[in-house]
Amino acid sequence: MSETYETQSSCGDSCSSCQATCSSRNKEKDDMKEALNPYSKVKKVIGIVSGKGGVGKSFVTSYLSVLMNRKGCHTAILDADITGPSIPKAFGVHEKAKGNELGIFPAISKNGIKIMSVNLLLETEDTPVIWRGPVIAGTVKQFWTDVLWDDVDYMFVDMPPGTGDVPLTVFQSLPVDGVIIVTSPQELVSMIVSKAVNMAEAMNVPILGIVENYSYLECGNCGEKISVFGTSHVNETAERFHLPVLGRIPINPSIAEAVDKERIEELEGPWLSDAVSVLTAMSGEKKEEGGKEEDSKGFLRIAVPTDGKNNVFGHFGKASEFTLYEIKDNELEGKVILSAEGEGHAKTVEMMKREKINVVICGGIGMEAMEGLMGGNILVIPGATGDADVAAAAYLDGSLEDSGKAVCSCKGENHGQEEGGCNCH
Ligand SMILES: Nc1ncnc2c1ncn2[C@@H]1O[C@H](COP(=O)(O)OP(=O)(O)OP(=O)(O)O)[C@@H](O)[C@H]1O
Repeated sequence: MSETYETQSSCGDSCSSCQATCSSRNKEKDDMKEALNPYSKVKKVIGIVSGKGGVGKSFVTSYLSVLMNRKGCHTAILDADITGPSIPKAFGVHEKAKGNELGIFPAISKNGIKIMSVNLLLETEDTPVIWRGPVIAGTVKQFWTDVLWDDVDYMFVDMPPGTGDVPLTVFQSLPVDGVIIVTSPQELVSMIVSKAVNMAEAMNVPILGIVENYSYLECGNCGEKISVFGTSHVNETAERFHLPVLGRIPINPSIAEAVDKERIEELEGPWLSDAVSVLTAMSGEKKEEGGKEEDSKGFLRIAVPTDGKNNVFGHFGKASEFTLYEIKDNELEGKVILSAEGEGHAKTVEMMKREKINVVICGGIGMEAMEGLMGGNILVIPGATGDADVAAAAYLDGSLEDSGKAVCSCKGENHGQEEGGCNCH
């Protein structure tokens, strides 16, 4: 049985807004899961997968951990790519892992990212790993069960490429909360991405989205984007599988240089900001600062966009009214209707801040609105449907769940066209 711990940290509380299919809520499917080391706490496990090797999966794993670390989250990397471990070098980590009777200590990067990789256990870094599949799979399990990870908000797992025995074991043994599929333009025209998608679906693991690496090359002189591998098919592929595109990374010498010079923590690039937003939203960041924290008069203020008939309205940014619930000591003290102050999410976000709202319960919501609300310390629980009173009561008794499909990254106007979510998925 898996152990997914809930702890308070600067990065956020994880369960109020996570997906209904999250591993910690799927106990019955967790029979084959390994127990986490009892001295460790891991809130979210994110698998970075690819259909085949060499597409930049390790780079995406490392860089996402760097970006989430910059946001103040405790991040870790479990390098499950046992036969091709490349994570420690990107961070300039070379010392051997040490341990005591309680477990193995992970290496810690300059900025505090915890790393466990087979390279930290081998006699020399160039010792080849010539092990049979079950030994490799056993090593990955031990990275989960025996490593003293301490307190981790996001653990990124660099999965072995492909859909073979080892990735299968990883999916079965670790409580993976979501996967990000890394592809190259060439892969997108083949069956390789479908295989990765089908595997995640077969393992009942939510797919957070697709990252296309080596998307294009930017001319250093004129800025022209050259499609080295032909026209990108990432949008069509994402549409086909109803997944968001979480980033398109160009071929960029600064990436190769940062990795080669072991300075990935110094790399600056905007390529994965949508992935960061999705990860942040997934954990309900800043819940303990916003969320159930009451105002100075002891009131908790919950706003729900409604449709004039007390039902949750599907599109946060287009709602013309909000039902405001004032709660004290978990009891309803007042309920009023607020008229929205014009169209568009920016005005609505400002209104929520001004009204000192602690919690927004809504149907569909765009990524920018979500970020705006979170930036104002407002907890957002998207994916709600039906009667607004019932949704607010469910939030108070802890039974309100995020559908996991309602945060829209399409930046278009479509979110909320379908009940409880966005038709861009
Ligand atoms: N967008 C990019 N631009 C330039 N170099 C890149 C880019 N992405 C990755 N690289 C470099 O390409 C090499 C391979 O990347 P990486 O190790 O991340 O691939 P991988 O998919 O994890 O490979 P494997 O499956 O073999 O482990 C690395 O040296 C990395 O620094």
